[in-house]
Amino acid sequence: MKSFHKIRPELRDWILATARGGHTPLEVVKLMQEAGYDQQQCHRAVSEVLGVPLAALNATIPRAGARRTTHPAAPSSVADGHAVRVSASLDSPVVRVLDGLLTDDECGDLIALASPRLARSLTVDDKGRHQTDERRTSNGMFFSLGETPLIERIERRIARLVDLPVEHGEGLQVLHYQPGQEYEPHFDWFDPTQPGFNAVTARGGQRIASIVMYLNTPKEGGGTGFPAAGLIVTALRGSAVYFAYDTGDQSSLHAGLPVLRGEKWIATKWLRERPYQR
Ligand SMILES: O=C(O)CCC(=O)C(=O)O
Ligand SMILES: [Fe+2]
Repeated sequence: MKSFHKIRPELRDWILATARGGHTPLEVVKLMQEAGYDQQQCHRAVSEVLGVPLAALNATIPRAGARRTTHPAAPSSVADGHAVRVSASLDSPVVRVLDGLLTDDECGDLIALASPRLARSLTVDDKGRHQTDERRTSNGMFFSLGETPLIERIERRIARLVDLPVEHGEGLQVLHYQPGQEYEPHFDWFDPTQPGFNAVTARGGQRIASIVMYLNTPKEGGGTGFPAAGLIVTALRGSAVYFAYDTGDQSSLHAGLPVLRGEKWIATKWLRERPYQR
């Protein structure tokens, strides 16, 4: 297809060189924007030069009504009458380590509720289908929103903490890792250039933030790693790691590091830009 807006040869060469240098199309767009190009110009040029569908790049623009979380502020935040300490903060990726998000009793009760319902964890493939995956060897289960008074209380606490309505949350997921099990580096946001993108974002839109809550303290290993920042958050019972990201934020890459001794239990809350629950 012929474009009405001619792309200067220098810009075309720069886009190609930057992409060949290992940058994703979304990163190329970001670099162009930082250099002063407007969003539409960037999308048009990157789409044409790299052959990425324009719709995939446009899907990264938050649509009307899309919300963002408020990052919990140090030193502490009172959410729904419960004090949470912010013991570490990072800007890129946006990370907050939250101490005392859950009580010991809440951790124990969540494990007890989830245990009888565990099954091998799934990932979402490029057609939007759920499947088992060697990269993710834990066992897990989902609660529905507000399924029990405990779940409801935790969801309300998180909603107040990040100032986002409960309805933006996916159902709470509990994962159990045994020694040797891990969750290899990945992004929680959905890749707009993948064919399954429309299916997974049809309800609630894109993911914007995650909260991984540690329900026990593994004897060794099992932290959450953020390789772009060289950061490992220790899995400590009752504490949590909150991280927020825009679509395409490469710094939000993270992993559930292998459990070396003992076991690891977490509860994950993924948050969407629009209401996910009807
Ligand atoms: O197990 C962890 O520490 C990380 C879990 C995670 O990345 C996720 O549930 O999306
Ligand atoms: Fe994750």
